[in-house]
Amino acid sequence: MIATNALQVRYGDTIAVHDLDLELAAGRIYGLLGRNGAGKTSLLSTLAGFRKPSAGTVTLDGRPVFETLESTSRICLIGDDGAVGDGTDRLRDILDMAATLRPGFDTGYAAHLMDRFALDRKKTLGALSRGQRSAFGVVAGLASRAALTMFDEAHLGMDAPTRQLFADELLADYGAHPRTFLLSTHLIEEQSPLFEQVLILHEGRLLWRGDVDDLRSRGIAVTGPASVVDDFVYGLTVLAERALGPTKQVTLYGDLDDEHRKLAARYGLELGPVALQDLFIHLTGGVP
Ligand SMILES: Nc1ncnc2c1ncn2[C@@H]1O[C@H](COP(=O)(O)OP(=O)(O)OP(=O)(O)O)[C@@H](O)[C@H]1O
Repeated sequence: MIATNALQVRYGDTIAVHDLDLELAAGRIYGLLGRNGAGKTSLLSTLAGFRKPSAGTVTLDGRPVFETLESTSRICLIGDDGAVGDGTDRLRDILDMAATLRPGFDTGYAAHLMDRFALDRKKTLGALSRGQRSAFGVVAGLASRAALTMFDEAHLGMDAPTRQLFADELLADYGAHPRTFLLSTHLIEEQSPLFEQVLILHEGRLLWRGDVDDLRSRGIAVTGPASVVDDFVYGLTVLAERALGPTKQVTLYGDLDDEHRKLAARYGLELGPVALQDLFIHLTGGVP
């Protein structure tokens, strides 16, 4: 439904997004990962029609997005500053405005979310804390019921219970009203259960795309006595190591051959899934 063709986003000499061909299907939840400066915000704002492509195209169901109200009214992007209005605007006025501008906006659902996130409709945007501003962004984004709803680090400043509430509300409403979500995040481990597919953007290019389980299956964690683990992983690609007293866990890249699996069983080593974060760090060039 949303598609880019040879999309380029450029700021002077800086190319933030390079020749990107991307298609996102309707009715799925996508996670957008990438290191600082990878081009996530540039991509999201161009998909939303906030920014004109420097080259290439962005289309929603075959129609251009930029300066096309028919498309942009079906797309909602909540930016990482959580700002969805002027600082002096009251939350209720911002929601009223959103309801008049967005055909699918659900006022009753917005009221429900305001209660769930304990937000006071009479307050101004400028009077909210950082986490409350993000929560209000989530209210506006979810209640928009836009065909394509994008959150750029929606959880910034939110405490853990509020992030959990965000995930719960998103999944519940997605179940009741299927649509496409694209969520950028740096909280890879915590947010990944939400994603049906993950996109990793690196230096403006799509580095990896696939199911979370596929990504996870690109590595394996080996746990056991430190000296045995060290011998076992010799010659293999080690992504990360963690020692817990005499026990060690090593994250390996790639799958193990039968011989290594038999050896692991013989030495009583435990084989398990890897932390996505370790894989992400490896795929995007390691720790600087
Ligand atoms: N307004 C701008 N003017 C000039 N360069 C910009 C501008 N906005 C972004 N860039 C550059 O474009 C590149 C991509 O930035 P972008 O904000 O899209 O990355 P990001 O993946 O969202 O990063 P982060 O995770 O840090 O938020 C960076 O090199 C950045 O310096």
